[in-house]
Amino acid sequence: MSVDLVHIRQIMAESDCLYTEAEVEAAIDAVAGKINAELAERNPVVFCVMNGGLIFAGKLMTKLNFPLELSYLHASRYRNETSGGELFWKAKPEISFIDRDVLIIDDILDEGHTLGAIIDFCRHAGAAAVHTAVLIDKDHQRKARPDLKANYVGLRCIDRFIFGYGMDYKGYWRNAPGIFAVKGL
Ligand SMILES: O=P(O)(O)OC[C@H]1O[C@H](OP(=O)(O)OP(=O)(O)O)[C@H](O)[C@@H]1O
Ligand code: HPA
Repeated sequence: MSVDLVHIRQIMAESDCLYTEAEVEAAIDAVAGKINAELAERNPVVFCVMNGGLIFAGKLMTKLNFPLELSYLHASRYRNETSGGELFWKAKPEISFIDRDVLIIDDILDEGHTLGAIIDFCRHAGAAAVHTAVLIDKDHQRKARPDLKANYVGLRCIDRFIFGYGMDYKGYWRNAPGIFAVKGL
């Protein structure tokens, strides 16, 4: 599939900034403070959910001041689209976390299918406790499990398709320095 870079640039130019870089950084600081207060003695194994969780996880890591192990997993259901489909595991966790505390780090809790499936997987695979951190939680009534909340939430946003800080629009703009909403979506 060829990518129309003019369109991709236009998406950025016409977007609405929901959170500036400074606001996102402050939110990441606040999440780090809470995790430091609550998980420092838990010897957690931390999993970054690729690809979207990459920037949040990376920014968060150096702010955590206790010993931890870091790994990744890759589950995807949007596949560069703006609405989600079936969850597809591209890489399951390789590091053992049996009887361990697990901390899952992702960019966004949208409908929650992804986080729900990852939590189920970790529990079935023997984690002692599963903690979750998301940079942003989208506010709408379409949550797959309305009772599923992330333990640590940086920001909340309205029901629009957003990008930046790890979140993509058609595979692009994960690098955008802020959180932006696509015009019309
Ligand atoms: O709450 P949900 O509606 O399940 O959506 C959230 C998930 O969607 C995105 O991943 P995506 O499937 O786009 O994969 P990616 O991280 O590789 O972009 C995002 O990174 C979350 O993992
Ligand atoms: O709003 C979104 N933006 C980018 N990726 C996403 N994955 C789920 N929701 C979103």
